[in-house]
Amino acid sequence: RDTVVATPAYSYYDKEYLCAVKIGTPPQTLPLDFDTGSADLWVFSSETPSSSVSMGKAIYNPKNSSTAKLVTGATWALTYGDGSSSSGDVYTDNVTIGGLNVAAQAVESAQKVSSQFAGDTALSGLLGLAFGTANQVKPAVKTFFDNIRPALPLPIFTVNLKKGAPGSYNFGYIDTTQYTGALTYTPVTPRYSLWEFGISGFSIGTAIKNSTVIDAVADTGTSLLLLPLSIVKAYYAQIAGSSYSTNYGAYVYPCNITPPDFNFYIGTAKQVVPGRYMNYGYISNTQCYGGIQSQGTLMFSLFGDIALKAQFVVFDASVPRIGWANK
Ligand SMILES: O[C@H]1CN[C@@H](c2nc(-c3ccc(C(F)(F)F)cc3)no2)C1
Repeated sequence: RDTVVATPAYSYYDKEYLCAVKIGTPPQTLPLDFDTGSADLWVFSSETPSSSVSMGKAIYNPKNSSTAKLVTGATWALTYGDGSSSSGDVYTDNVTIGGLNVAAQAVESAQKVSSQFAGDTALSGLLGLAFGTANQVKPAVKTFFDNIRPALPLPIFTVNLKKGAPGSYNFGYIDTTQYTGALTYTPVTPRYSLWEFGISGFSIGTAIKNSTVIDAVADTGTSLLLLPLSIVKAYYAQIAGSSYSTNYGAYVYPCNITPPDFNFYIGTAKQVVPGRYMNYGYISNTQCYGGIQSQGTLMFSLFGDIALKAQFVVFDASVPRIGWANK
């Protein structure tokens, strides 16, 4: 059982949350973006073109690890929701998160990264926490969670992200001090190897609940809360002066207005995303980028950090199921 601190990067608007991961012998510490929406552990390394490695970025160098072993012939390639991508070869090595150690964890070394990753000066890679069937290594390898799961008291991890402050990922146990009220669980259908669940309805501000089942995915690697366009339009209709900016391809609103809460329902339990969490950054000194945006053509809604930072979430692989609580 263990806990690891999740620190928001680009802290004003919490673009991503990074956790320290120790790789190799002696340990090399890299800040990785834990992503429940993918299933690969990949890192910037000594094999990543130096032109893509921003100054001061921590990288993994297998040559400096006595326990590193090349997985002969294994390769990987990934493309993320925003079109960013990376690819490379694979080592096994010792990986420690908090106090949890996996001896021969597959560590995917980046030989190529797209411009978005090259431009991200904070992260040194990603650690996927989706179901192992989503792993993109050929031949497939196990995720950290799949490797550590048998050693955990419970086959779960919990996510307690915070607005503009460090939160935590806990493995194998539930820290009941991290939430208020009750945890409400709902089944997960890993149709796409993702933490996919149904919400029973939503409401905006103090309005009554709209009972409509929405298919959603809990994705710590997505910064925003992406919803069906009809709901997004209804939401911004409540904010005087908000508009869809064709320039940004996003809904923006006057920064001096606190938007309404967005509430979603797990069964009959009301989960609250406070309006004050909706500011995803200033795009001018008067206009702010909304935390709620359209899911576009995606076949599910994406409950990313804007929603997750308001909640305590249990990712339970035993059923599988997902549990939500306000905090
Ligand atoms: O694919 C889905 C799986 N979860 C979502 C996800 N997206 C990223 C990501 C992180 C950082 C960057 C970059 F550094 F800015 F390039 C890009 C994408 N991480 O998880 C989307």
